[in-house]
Amino acid sequence: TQSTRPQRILSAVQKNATRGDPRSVIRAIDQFCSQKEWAMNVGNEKGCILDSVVSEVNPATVLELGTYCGYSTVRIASLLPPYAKFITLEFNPDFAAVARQVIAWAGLEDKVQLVEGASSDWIPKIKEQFGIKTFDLVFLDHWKEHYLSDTKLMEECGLLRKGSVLLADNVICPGAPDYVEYVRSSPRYKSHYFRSHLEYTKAEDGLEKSVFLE
Ligand SMILES: C[C@H](C[C@H]1O[C@@H](n2cnc3c(N)ncnc32)[C@H](O)[C@@H]1O)NC(=O)c1cc(-c2ccc(F)cc2)cc(O)c1O
Ligand SMILES: [Mg+2]
Repeated sequence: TQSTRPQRILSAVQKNATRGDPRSVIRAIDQFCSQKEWAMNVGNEKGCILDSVVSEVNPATVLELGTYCGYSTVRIASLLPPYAKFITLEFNPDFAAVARQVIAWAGLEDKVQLVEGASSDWIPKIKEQFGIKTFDLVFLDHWKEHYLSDTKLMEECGLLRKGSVLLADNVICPGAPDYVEYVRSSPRYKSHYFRSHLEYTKAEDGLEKSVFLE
């Protein structure tokens, strides 16, 4: 049977990356997606911006919405302090299965909790299920139409505290116009746009960093 693109990404990691070396896993995926097949990983250019925000926040608690193959999961987990708690939510079981293996190849399976299911189902349960009070950092990279509703849900569930940082991928392409309008106009957020490019292309895209002020 035909392999899927995530399975081909996993094969490229297992062939070209060194077990236990997160940077080699990132490099293997970026080389595969630049030279062989485009895929919707955050990529290296936006990935470096992600790295700088993670390092600046130095979060004890992180939530990622939309794991896909685990590329950004590996970037984030490789920068976390040892005590950090990191939850990543993935809706698609096939993508989750690949992501688990990519995260394991990087040797980061003990740093990340990959939870299968929809963000809107899981966000209300996180406090009780994982013993997390609030998130220091949230990386939004799932369905772009859910960025805003899930942000409001996180607010309602008390998962954000004064200073929590939201970092959203794909502000331009595919775009999340209602989310961007909200975080830029709301007095409860201080937002900044990091201009970049859509992964592996010359098209414009960027990340929106929003600090919760409430
Ligand atoms: C949405 C995907 C990323 C993943 O998110 C999971 N997901 C979804 N909804 C939920 C949920 N509610 N809860 C948990 N997980 C969830 C899914 O299964 C994917 O694995 N990302 C994108 O579609 C995406 C697309 C593009 C893109 C850009 C230009 C083009 F011409 C074509 C595509 C670029 C990007 O950088 C993306 O990130
Ligand atoms: Mg994305």
